[in-house]
Amino acid sequence: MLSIAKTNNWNCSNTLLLQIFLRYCNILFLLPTTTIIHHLFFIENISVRFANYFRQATKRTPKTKEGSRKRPRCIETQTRSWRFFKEKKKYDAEENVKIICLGDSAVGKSKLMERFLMDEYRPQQMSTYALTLYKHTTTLGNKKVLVDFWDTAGQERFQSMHPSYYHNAHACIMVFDVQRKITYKNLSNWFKELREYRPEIPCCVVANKIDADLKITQRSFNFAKKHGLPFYFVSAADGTNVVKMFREMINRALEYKQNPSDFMDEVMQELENFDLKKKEENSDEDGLKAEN
Ligand SMILES: Nc1nc2c(ncn2[C@@H]2O[C@H](COP(=O)(O)OP(=O)(O)OP(=O)(O)O)[C@@H](O)[C@H]2O)c(=O)[nH]1
Repeated sequence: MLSIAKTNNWNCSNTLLLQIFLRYCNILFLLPTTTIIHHLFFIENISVRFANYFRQATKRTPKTKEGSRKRPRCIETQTRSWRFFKEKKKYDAEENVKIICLGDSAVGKSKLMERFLMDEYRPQQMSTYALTLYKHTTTLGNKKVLVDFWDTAGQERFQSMHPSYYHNAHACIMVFDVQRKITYKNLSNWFKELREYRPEIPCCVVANKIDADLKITQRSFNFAKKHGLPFYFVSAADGTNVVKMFREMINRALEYKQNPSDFMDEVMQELENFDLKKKEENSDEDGLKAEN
């Protein structure tokens, strides 16, 4: 291995990559299918970055006219963090988090987002048939944060979501309708699926439509207590607790992103910081060149 490294760096990095990949595949055989899909996203993301990293490290740097060595440019692929980086720049944000919403159909997920983002509520509307992604910028402390709110594509009717919905989420809002008992019962299925893909991210339980029956707020719902989750009584119709709940979840999502407790998230965060540093260095250099 060492001799290969001396003679050919590129081959060495390829062999190393292959070894890591094969070890990873060995582990994959022991996991349930749902976790495997999640891991495949991880492999795709991480392999592209490793390849870019090694390519950049081993590439001979061409000389400029002045004779100095030009910094090699990394061949960028449309990975998630690159998109995050571009969006962060576009929205002039320092951080980017993803928050997903779970719950049965018609519990009011879209209406809650509508209320928070536009302070608006239109009672009659078609069910969500396409995936809706809302972009929202906010300031926490003195940091500008870009929040991606993901709303379902009506897929929840099948009592399950596509793995990509959970991918890289930093927090989850689980909603049920206080007028429909079954939506409360189904929370346990949603929670189980969430934990299969995102074992550690912050999550909360939201009891929506309390405007229809205010007495319901005197009842206790044990699901949240049982799993140690924050619980909110809300109403998208009159706005009760909506802003409070969303603000707290954005805070928790950001906290989680900065201090992830899941190993894979830690790696992703490291890689994102690495990408970010590199791009900042590059833009500094470009700035200096332009000044000269
Ligand atoms: N009374 C009352 N009705 C609400 C409230 N929030 C939502 N609704 C009604 O519940 C219905 C479903 O709301 P949506 O926001 O579309 O529910 P959803 O969970 O996004 O449903 P899908 O689009 O199928 O995923 C709509 O007719 C809303 O008007 C609320 O706070 N109070």
